[in-house]
Amino acid sequence: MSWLIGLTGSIGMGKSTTAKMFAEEGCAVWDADAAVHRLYSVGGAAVAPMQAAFPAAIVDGAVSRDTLKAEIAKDGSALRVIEGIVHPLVAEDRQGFIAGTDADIVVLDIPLLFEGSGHKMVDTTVCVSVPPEMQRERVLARGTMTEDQFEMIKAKQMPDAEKRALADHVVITDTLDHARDQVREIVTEIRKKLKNA
Ligand SMILES: CC(C)(COP(=O)(O)OP(=O)(O)OC[C@H]1O[C@@H](n2cnc3c(N)ncnc32)[C@H](O)[C@@H]1O)[C@@H](O)C(=O)NCCC(=O)NCCS
Ligand SMILES: Nc1ncnc2c1ncn2[C@@H]1O[C@H](COP(=O)(O)OP(=O)(O)OP(=O)(O)O)[C@@H](O)[C@H]1O
Repeated sequence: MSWLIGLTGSIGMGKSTTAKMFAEEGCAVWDADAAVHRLYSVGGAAVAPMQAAFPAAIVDGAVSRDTLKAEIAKDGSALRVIEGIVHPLVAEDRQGFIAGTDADIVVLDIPLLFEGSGHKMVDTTVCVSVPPEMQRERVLARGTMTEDQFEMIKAKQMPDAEKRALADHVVITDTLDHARDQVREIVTEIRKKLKNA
């Protein structure tokens, strides 16, 4: 059995970048957003149920994220319908990953760790964080979301301060070197525990 870390943080706070750092330390990493990408792609398990709920969202055999965003913009409750389809499939993908790895530490990158029940299934929770102005700058610099879309997603997520209060560790992602140091400390602490267990 691997030691499970749940890695979370609000939109654009640096989850993916920090997850890569855990991978560099030898942890196996599973990424919930990447699982959603697989589920939405041609042949993915979300395509058929999404077609039933939002026929216009299937383009060339895959789920179109732009169409989903337009559906959500039209009717906010669409996101709940999408989540109802996607979340059980994501959970299945995650269980398969955990069962198939023999890494000593598995990092589960889960944006909605504390909003859902994900935190109950992990041994350690880690939240990535930077001040809100830096978060906004980073998200808008990607150019994939309008300011309104960013605010809408942020409003659906638990506020950063609450996540930080719930997490066992907070990783400040202001610079790459600072974040890497904090990741190494967490990994060292867990490996020490595993050695003494
Ligand atoms: C809304 C969608 C179409 C936007 O797609 P897009 O490619 O523009 O953005 P991306 O997927 O990269 O998400 C951007 C940020 O929003 C967060 N986010 C995505 N869905 C949600 C949600 N349901 N609630 C809160 N935050 C969310 C992501 O974790 C990420 O931090 C897409 O995120 C989606 O289909 N979401 C539903 C599935 C879901 O709940 N995923 C969350 C992880 S399981
Ligand atoms: N430690 C860091 N130092 C400097 N820049 C960083 C750091 N971590 C992340 N960033 C930058 O912040 C932006 C967002 O990072 P990343 O994509 O890792 O966030 P995320 O939380 O996975 O995003 P999302 O929730 O939207 O999927 C990127 O431009 C990334 O390069």
